[in-house]
Parts: sequence; structure tokens; C-alpha cells
Amino acid sequence: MSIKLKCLSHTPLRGLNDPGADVVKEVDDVLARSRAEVEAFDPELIIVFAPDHYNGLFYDLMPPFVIATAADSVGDYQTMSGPLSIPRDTALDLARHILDSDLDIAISHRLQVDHGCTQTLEEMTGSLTRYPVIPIIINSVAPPFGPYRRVRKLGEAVGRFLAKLDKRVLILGTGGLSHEPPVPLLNGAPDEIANFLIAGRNPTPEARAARQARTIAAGKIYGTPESAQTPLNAEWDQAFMDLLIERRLDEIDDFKIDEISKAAGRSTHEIRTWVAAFAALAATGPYSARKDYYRAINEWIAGYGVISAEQA
Ligand SMILES: O=C(O)/C=C/c1cccc(O)c1O
Ligand SMILES: [Fe+2]
Repeated sequence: MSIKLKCLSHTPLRGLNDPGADVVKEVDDVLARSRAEVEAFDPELIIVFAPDHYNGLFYDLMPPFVIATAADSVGDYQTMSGPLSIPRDTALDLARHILDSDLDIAISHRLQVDHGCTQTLEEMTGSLTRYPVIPIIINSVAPPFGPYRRVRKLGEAVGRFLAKLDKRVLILGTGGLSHEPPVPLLNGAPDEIANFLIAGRNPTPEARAARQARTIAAGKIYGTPESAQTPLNAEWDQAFMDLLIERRLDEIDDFKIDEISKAAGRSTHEIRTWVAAFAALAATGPYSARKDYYRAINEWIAGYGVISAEQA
């Protein structure tokens, strides 16, 4: 068994509402280096912990955790569409292992995934199908959320499973860090929006284009007094990355959901994917980690970070 980890922010505004060319180049360079590392590692399996943004999962049945044995990318924003290469039997074995670990997880045999899962997969591998991949979706956008300790325990259960596999495994976490894009809340939503949040699968191309236009417009004013969204919080992001790098994962159990939303934005909870990823790696033994990049990028509505880690 050999395990590497990469946790990255994602942003569907990359390429649609870019910051200055120097920042774009910085990020392109970091991603190119990370991708070269993945290529050299040549993973036999990828586990991607990812959020969904009301593309595959809706309030008609909103699971805290889902593992997919088959999935298609909806191709939102500029991401690739089509099937992922999921090793069905391994995904089912992993689902059984998680359930045997006293954790509940939903199983999907036909999941739709969005940029929250596919952008990082594409950036790290150039494709949706290059390597066998098992998506584990962690609800990070649709409150209420379970406590952070549950996410850590999920990650640990996955790590114990991976420790028994004689494979090179890449663990990905995707999302965060601090940010608050204009994703609507069910609580208090007008009927039309509530109906979308409850059962808005397979929107028309026009509805998808309108959503994209709203996000771009939000990116143009994000971080200015004109924006009603909680701004980025670089200090919060740095402290969170330090906690992971310094292997202080036990402190995650004290994370308070409302405090994080207030301090760093509602979508900051996408860091749940990073928590699961690091807990999985930590369950396989001591690890070393490094911060590859951080910058608060308003144009992308992203406290944009990249961390790499591996078994020590
Ligand atoms: O789901 C959407 O339409 C937008 C999501 C989004 C916007 C900005 C930054 C992100 O990380 C997002 O996921
Ligand atoms: Fe997101």
C-alpha cells in the first residue's frame, strides 16, 4: 500500500472570471506540478471526497454521505461531461466496510456529479476516466450538516479500508476554503427556488446558463461593499491548513458549524472533504504534509489552497 493525498479548492469561475494573468499563471503552475506528481505516482485507485452543489443531490432525499458505484458528470460550467471509471466491486466493498464501521452511508448506482467532484479530478489527471476512481460525496452545501467528528470518522473508516489494499492510492479532497458563492438556502426560499432545491435535477440549458451568469456576476463584485456574501477569510484558511499540516486532526471535533459559516462563509464547509481526506491518510499511519499554495482570490470566490501529503 502506498498513499498520497492532494486537497485543492475548486472554483467553477476558473476561466470564466479570472484574476490577473500573474495569479492565473501561479495557479496553472501549481496545478501542473501537482498533476506531474500524480502522473509519476501512477495511482491504481483514486478516492475523491467531494461536495455536490444541487446537481446530483437534492432535498427530496439529501444524504450526509454517498458512495457511488457508477456516476456521470453533468458537465456544469466548463467541466467535462460523461461517465467516471468507477471500480464497482471495490466501491461496494468499501461501502460495506464503512457500514461495518458503524457509519451510515448512502449508495448510488447512478449518481450525477458536478464540478465539485470533476474539476479537481480533471485538473489532477486530465480526464474523468484515466484512473479508477471512487467518489464519496460529503454534504457540504445543503444544511443541516452532521458534526465534523462524523466526517473525520468517515475518513478514518476509508483509510482503514485503503490500508488493507495492496495498491497505490491517491486521496483527493476538493472544495473550500473560505468562500460564499450565491448558493440559495432552502430555509425561507420562495417557491420556485425551493422547488429547485428539492427536486431540480437535469435543468434546461437556459436554467444552467442563468445559474452560471449569476455566479459570474457574483464573482465580479465579491469582496467589495456591493456584495452581500460573507467575504474570504485568509486568516481562517491559514489556520485550518496549519492544523492539517501539523497533524492536529483531533481539534476538528471541536469545529462549530455556525461559527465557521459566520467567520468564513457558508460554503467553507466544503473543507469537510479535506477533513475526510486527511483522516483517511492519518488512519494509515503517520504522514507528512506541505502547503503548495494559498491565495484569497475574490474573482474566483475562493480562498484558494493546495496541500499535498503522503505517508511519512
Ligand atoms: O454551484 C454553483 O453554481 C457555484 C458554485 C461555486 C461558485 C464559486 C466557488 C465555488 O467553489 C463553487 O463551488
Ligand atoms: Fe464548491
